[in-house]
Amino acid sequence: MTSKTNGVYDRTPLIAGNWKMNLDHQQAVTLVQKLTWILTDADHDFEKVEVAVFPPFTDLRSVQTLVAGDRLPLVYGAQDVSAEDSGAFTGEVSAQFLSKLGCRYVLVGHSERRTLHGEDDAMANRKLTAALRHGLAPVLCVGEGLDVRQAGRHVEHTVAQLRGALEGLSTEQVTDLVVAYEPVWAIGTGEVAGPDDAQQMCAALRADVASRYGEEAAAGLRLLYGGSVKSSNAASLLREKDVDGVLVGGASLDEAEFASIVRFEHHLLTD
Ligand SMILES: O=C[C@H](O)COP(=O)(O)O
Repeated sequence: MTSKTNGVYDRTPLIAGNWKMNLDHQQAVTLVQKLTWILTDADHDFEKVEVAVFPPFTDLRSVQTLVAGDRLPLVYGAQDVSAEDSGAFTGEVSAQFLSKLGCRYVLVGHSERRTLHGEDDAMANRKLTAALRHGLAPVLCVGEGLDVRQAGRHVEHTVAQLRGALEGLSTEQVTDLVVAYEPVWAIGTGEVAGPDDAQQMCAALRADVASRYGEEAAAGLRLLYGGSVKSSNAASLLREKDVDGVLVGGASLDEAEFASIVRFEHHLLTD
């Protein structure tokens, strides 16, 4: 398989909104409707720049009904998935259920899952495998804490997380993967890694995939940056060669702000 292209970019940029534990199913419907109206009014080309939202589990059925019923051009995913397929796992949600709800993507190993629920790379690996087993596209999240960054070990740390999560995956499974680099110190803090930092890490992750799975897998890999992304800083991040998208938390809860991030090219033109 060759690297993805939509005729404009080597890899289709992905602008992803992780709502975290915000917005109930009614609010979800309102936000998705408004977001689509804004983008459609602005003639946004969803083939050229892909737009995905990650609502809470309880919103997914409503989002599915809306997106399918109105044939909306955006896609959606879940914020987490069980490593198991079915059985006595109270509170867990299986990849099969998410697949049936029309999810394209699922977040795996988000730093809040790692910090709040003790998830490690081995668990990320199991969840990634479960997602792939059921036809979901995992968005693997990696990134270092402030202590690691200050010690200057951020690249080796993040590359090690990537390797741990990809353990046992085939080259085919790695090709087309989405990996989000989210420095933990930049999440919800207003601190943003500079475009140079984002580029340095994304280039290192791509190089590691190239060395282990080949150039083709590395060329298809989409790398996102996440951590206090807003419309005012998205364009400078997305201008970087190895940054193929952004994973947006807080700013994705405001449809106008998120739409403005989706339309980052306008900022590139006017900067
Ligand atoms: O998943 C999104 C990231 O955790 C970033 O969140 P944030 O944009 O609120 O900093």
